[in-house]
Amino acid sequence: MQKPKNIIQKVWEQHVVYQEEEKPDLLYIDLHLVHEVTSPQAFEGLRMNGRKVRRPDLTYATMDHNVSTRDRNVINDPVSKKQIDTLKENCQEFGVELSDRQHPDNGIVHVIGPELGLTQPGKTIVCGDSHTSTHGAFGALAFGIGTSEVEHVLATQTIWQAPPKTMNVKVNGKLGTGVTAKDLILAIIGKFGVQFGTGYVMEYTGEAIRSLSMEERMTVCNMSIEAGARAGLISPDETTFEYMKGRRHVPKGEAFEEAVAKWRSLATDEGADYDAVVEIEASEVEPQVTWGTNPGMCIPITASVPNPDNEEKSNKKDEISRALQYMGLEAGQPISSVEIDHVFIGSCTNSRLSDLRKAADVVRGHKVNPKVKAIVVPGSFSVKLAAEKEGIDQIFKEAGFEWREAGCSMCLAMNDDIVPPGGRCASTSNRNFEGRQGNGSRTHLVSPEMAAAAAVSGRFVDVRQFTAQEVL
Ligand SMILES: CC(C)[C@H](C(=O)O)[C@@H](O)C(=O)O
Ligand code: SF4
Repeated sequence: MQKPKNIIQKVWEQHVVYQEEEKPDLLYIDLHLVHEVTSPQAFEGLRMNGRKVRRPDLTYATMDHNVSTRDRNVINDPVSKKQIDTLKENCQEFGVELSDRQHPDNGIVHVIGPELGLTQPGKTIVCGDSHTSTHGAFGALAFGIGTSEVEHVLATQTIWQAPPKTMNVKVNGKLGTGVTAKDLILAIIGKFGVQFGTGYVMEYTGEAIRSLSMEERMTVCNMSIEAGARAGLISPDETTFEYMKGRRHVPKGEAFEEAVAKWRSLATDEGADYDAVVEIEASEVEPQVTWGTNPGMCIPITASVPNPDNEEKSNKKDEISRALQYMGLEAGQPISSVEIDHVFIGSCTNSRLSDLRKAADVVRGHKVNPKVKAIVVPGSFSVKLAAEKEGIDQIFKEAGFEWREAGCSMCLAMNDDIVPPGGRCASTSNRNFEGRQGNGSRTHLVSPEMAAAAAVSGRFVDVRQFTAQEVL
């Protein structure tokens, strides 16, 4: 009998086109996603060498980072405009399909890949973007690459990669009411640190993962990179196939059934080994809020921000002091006492229809606190349309949120949505680094539900009690 294998090993083996001892493997790439920020020099490299895009049919481009979410037709910043225009010219010249900013398929690259059915189990997927791991939710091996690698993939449809170590991130039991996929991944990174995944591709397994929807799985896989991992994925199952059925690029009819049989066989075999295993109990996870300047600096909403004096190691002390200083927080302060002035519901982590629905459920019938500027930015044009069809936009607008066009928006300060210096934002995105949402801005990462509750309250509140109060 064959030795049991995990999905990472299976997908890797199926894609190696050249291998030499002690050297990286040459891996075939099934889907190359492209956006305006990391592709200009790559196309320029092709042009200089007189090369073509090897497989335009396996390459798909969108613009997301620089687009304005106020008015899709206007871009004031000249650098942003240049990147957008350059992508359009490059796609035309090299024959790459592009959903430009007025196109109905447009949106954040990691939102539209799954939506269009481009993202499929067992595919190798790359993009010049660190959150490419999102696509791992489907059992794809999906990872971010640098601009020179983007050029290599454009030219050859392959990439040199050292075989990864594999890790099983096992989530036992069930998540409690009001506790989300975002809280789970923050708690995982909070528990094991922002580097525990370094050198690994992670597979998330266990009962809690199996019961997540596809959109929730994407939230989890999205943040694998924040744990240092090369990629994160989840073995495909009925939830995956159900989500995929009928999407534009997914095989239809009998071909779909055949594809499902193949996809099913990719799932990790019973008894397969990994190079490492970590475990966490889902029932112990509470709604999380980050207090510091990396995603691992997070605590439950019921807790207080750490005090550096309680640390023994001096580097840890310094790290906490510096983060508290940047964040303008007091050691030992309860996180629920922290007041905010901005709320951002969006980004490739939490801007899908189910995220907006859940946030709208919290907001319904309430008003945004008068000192808070709150925006909702759907991840794609089609998420926006679907939400509007359900009246979700109305719930947000009546509460005092701005309802925006799709794009990366306030996730990073690359467009006109910026948190001002000293501003404090409850954000559903994935990075809380210094200056991430604008120079001197302070970011607290939370789930969409927690962001919605913070918008109404003007400070962080436990969404579990917030909803309980509403029921009473
Ligand atoms: C601009 C882009 C290259 C970057 C990334 O790689 O992730 C961005 O998407 C981010 O989230 O920081
Ligand atoms: S939404 Fe944020 S994290 Fe996602 S691709 Fe855009 S900038 Fe990067």
